[in-house]
Amino acid sequence: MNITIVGTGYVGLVSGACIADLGNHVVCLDIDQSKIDLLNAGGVPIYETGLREVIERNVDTGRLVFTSDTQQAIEHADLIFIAVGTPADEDGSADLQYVLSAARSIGRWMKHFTVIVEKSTVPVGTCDKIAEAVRAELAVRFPNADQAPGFTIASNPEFLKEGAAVEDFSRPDRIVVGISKDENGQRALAMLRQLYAPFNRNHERTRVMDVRSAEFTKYAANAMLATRISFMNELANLADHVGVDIELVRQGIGSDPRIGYSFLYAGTGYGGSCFPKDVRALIRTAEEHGRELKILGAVENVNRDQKRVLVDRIFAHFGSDLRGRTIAVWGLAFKPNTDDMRDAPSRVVVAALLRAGARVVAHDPVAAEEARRVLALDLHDVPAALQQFDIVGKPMDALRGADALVIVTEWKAYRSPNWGALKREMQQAIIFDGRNLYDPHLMQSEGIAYHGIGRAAAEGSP
Ligand SMILES: NC(=O)C1=CN([C@@H]2O[C@H](COP(=O)(O)OP(=O)(O)OC[C@H]3O[C@@H](n4cnc5c(N)ncnc54)[C@H](O)[C@@H]3O)[C@@H](O)[C@H]2O)C=CC1
Ligand SMILES: O=C(O)[C@H]1O[C@H](OP(=O)(O)OP(=O)(O)OC[C@H]2O[C@@H](n3ccc(=O)[nH]c3=O)[C@H](O)[C@@H]2O)[C@H](O)[C@@H](O)[C@@H]1O
Repeated sequence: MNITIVGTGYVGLVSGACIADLGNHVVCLDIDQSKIDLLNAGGVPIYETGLREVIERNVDTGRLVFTSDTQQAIEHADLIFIAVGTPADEDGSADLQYVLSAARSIGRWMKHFTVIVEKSTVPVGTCDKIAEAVRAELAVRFPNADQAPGFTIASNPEFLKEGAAVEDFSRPDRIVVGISKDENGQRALAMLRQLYAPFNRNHERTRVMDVRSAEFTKYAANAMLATRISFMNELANLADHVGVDIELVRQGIGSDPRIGYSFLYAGTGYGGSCFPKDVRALIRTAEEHGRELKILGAVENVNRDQKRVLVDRIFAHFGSDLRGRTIAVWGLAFKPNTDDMRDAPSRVVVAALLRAGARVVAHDPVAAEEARRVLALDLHDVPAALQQFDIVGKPMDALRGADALVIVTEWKAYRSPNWGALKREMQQAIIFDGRNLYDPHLMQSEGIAYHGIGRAAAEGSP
């Protein structure tokens, strides 16, 4: 099949590379010329396990092409995926300017019947707006509407996780397809079934529905996962006051198949490019219809406060004036195996420590460069604080002379440090663990003061 992906970000690039890997001819289009130049020079703009290999083997066979030439990209395709960003607007709603601009480009250049597949996460009703935008462009080119090429819009939201994106895309739990009831909808469904058949032989994973329900399903999924996390974080904070170990509670409730183990880890709050913005966008959709989503409002508030929990504990321990203190931070990316810093809890933690006068020495296996960039923006009002911020190349180097270690992201490299070396490097052996990486009993026997999230019952003083 000839396929074009509009938007070559996390979703577009992974989808494009994986779809080419199935034997299709894929053009990845982006308006960001520097991204296209980098890809054409053999670079990969994001860190994602296994992605480079998939890109390389498909570029080599000529099945995967990167371009900023909109006309060429749109004319190439029978099936066009829209995978551009839908960031939060100032009021929290999804900003659709990139999606609608992509739609206009399609209308401007499409030559034959085209199935337009909306993959970006978009509010209910957006596919109708895409159709309007395409139609408006076609009307300019074809004053006689009968002569215009036909099209249909399908919704096919993406559920991949960063850090495991190639694996998730290639082994989806479900493929949600929203189509119109008419003949063109059936045509779109047939093409999408054919496209995904290599990892969905009998279509058993396909959930076919109307377009609006498909659009909504994506928000419902992210909102449910975010809710589980905030729920556990709220219980973890209570656990600390009532002598309960939240980790035991997680295991105790997760064993009920109706609850399950996934997404029950208490921590420093959820971040990333999607949960925060999608929860807000769903709240906004409700407001636009005169309704209030009370649960999601609470989910968001709990998460905002949770990003401060580590900072509050550090202040409770050292006081809120951290001048003269050195704090080591392990992990900056919003989760392991990615360099994505969008809405990362580390931004709240590092900025608060620097504002309180601390020297912060951080480590992250891949997000260092991106972290420097975003923290410079976050701290633009206190440029002097940035001079107190260092990122080092090895986890142990961050500990030299530190008064405390703060763990924000659970990279594998942090799971079993050499405790003797850690104690030798640090001024004081204190760990504030925002991801509950370590066994509090082990910490006690190592003589390390340890503060996890919701683990007070297991902690005790060394
Ligand atoms: N990042 C993730 O893990 C997931 C993201 N999503 C959703 O997928 C969508 C895309 O997200 P990301 O890939 O993270 O975004 P991103 O920001 O990494 O990439 C978007 C790309 O689209 C390009 N673009 C913008 N307007 C364009 C246009 N008119 N023509 C061509 N290219 C254009 C941008 O230059 C950028 O490279 C969002 O709606 C997001 O909510 C869904 C599932 C997972
Ligand atoms: O729409 C999206 O973009 C994607 O959003 C999430 O994927 P992602 O943001 O890449 O990462 P997650 O693994 O879901 O983690 C999100 C945040 O929740 C936190 N988290 C996750 C799980 C948990 O138990 N506790 C917890 O605090 C993580 O640390 C991270 O900050 C969803 O998991 C994907 O299914 C979805 O496609």
